[in-house]
Amino acid sequence: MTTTTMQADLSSRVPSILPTQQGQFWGGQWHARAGAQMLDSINPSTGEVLARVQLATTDDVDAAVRSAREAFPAWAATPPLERARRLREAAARIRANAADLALLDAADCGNPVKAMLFDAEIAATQLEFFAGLVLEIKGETLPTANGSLNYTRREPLGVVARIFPFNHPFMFAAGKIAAPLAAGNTVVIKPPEQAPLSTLRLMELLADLFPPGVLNCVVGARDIGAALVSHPQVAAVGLIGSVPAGKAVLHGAADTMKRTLLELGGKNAMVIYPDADLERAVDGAVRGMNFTWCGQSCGSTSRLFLHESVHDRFVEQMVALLAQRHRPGLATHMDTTMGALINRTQYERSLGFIASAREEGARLATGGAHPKDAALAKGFFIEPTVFTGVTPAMRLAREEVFGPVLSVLRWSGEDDLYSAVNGTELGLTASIWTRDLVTAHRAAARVEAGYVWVNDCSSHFIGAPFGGYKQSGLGREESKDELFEFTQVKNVNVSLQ
Ligand SMILES: NC(=O)c1ccc[n+]([C@@H]2O[C@H](COP(=O)([O-])OP(=O)(O)OC[C@H]3O[C@@H](n4cnc5c(N)ncnc54)[C@H](O)[C@@H]3O)[C@@H](O)[C@H]2O)c1
Ligand SMILES: O=S(=O)(O)c1ccc(CO)cc1
Repeated sequence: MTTTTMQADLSSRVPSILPTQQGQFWGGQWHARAGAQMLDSINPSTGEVLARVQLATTDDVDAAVRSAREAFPAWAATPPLERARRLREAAARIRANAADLALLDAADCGNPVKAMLFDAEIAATQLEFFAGLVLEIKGETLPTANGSLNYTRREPLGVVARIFPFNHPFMFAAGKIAAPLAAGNTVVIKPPEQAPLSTLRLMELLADLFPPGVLNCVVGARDIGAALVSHPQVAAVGLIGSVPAGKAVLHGAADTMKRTLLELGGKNAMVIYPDADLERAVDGAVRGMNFTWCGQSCGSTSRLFLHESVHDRFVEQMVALLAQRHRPGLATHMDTTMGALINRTQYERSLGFIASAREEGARLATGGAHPKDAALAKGFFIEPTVFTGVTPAMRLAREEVFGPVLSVLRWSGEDDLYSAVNGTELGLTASIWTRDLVTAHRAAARVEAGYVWVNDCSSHFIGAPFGGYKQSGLGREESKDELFEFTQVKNVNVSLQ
């Protein structure tokens, strides 16, 4: 290794920034159990064990939920601006530790360290955004026939469980506590079993910030998630995850009639019209796939619909740009622009999609294999991959890969285009590229998706409601809607006679 690469690879720093506490966090304290079952957290870039953490039991879940329930009345009664002050302090602590948190996530989830700095910043911004909204948790007065005073109040729900996946572990851990806490709920979070470390570090950073029981954390896989979902004292569940997990949460929440907020998968379309600014659109097609995180993003525009008049030029330019911009590398290296998939299962799943696309007759335009670089041999790396000649019937066009595989489909007429675009049960995001305003608005109205970009892609806008149509989810996040998801409306009528 040359001196320059040694300096740019931060992996030697990782052991010094691992969380030091063991066990689960509830009631303002860590609870380690002798003989607890352990979870190996693997570094996806190397395949090596990064750390071992204790797995929660269902007794831990019960204890965490009970402590959250006990803390609820006092937190709900805490003045809103005081709740906001604490959320802002959480944001400040995150910013002060952003570089270490980004490195920890890079080592644990395989996304490049430089990009993960944005995740810490986004989480801090979300905490501040919801802190700024606490005085919006208000009601209205209504006219009545008899002149009584009729008004509504928005009240918190109680204990909220937040369960999230591995693609942005820290951003979700820190960002998703903001809305429920701002609204006066207490929270139990469950990090992804594949990458729990930055959440544990978050608990260490915030351990003394909230009164005991207000913020709690249990580590585990789907069984622990399911135990939270079915717990009678959990009032609401916010899941970010796959469609099957969303369905399981709906079933699990039914018995106790819990509020559910579901942010699920996507098989999102990008549509290129013949009049699009091709240079910008080519850049957009590469950005939209989120190759930085190996496509592991619910919002990735993984179905690219190219008008036949621009198809060949577009593919040629896109493949060239992709080669320039994204080459898999160690996630802990500062120069890396594309990391590793989270684990062997996801790696093999993506390779399975690549094999099935070839079998079904799609043409491999680039990528399709593990990179040859010997330094990457043991990691879960796959080259950025593009298939052309994909048709709507192929498995690659129908199912979410959650990997670095882009499908290119050719279109000529709008009616067939939108029956293909909308011919999936998912509907999270869509991206439309055209210079014509009328076309743009017509297309935006026609796509069945909850979050639509015109001449843009990938970006999220804090304050703008994010969420899915159809099986991509229920409810909206990143906006006032998310705050209100964790409130219930009470109507009060005061007789003035
Ligand atoms: N819409 C969004 O905002 C968004 C964002 C990121 C990822 N995702 C989706 O997440 C998926 C990728 O992550 P994954 O494969 O790890 O998802 P997953 O659904 O398997 O797991 C996500 C989380 O849910 C938990 N979980 C799984 N089954 C559960 C159950 N039955 N009850 C309770 N908890 C359960 C897991 O332990 C994990 O913490 C993709 O489908 C992706 O599109 C959606
Ligand atoms: O899961 S992702 O679609 O990648 C994603 C990216 C950014 C944000 C910002 O709020 C949320 C989800």
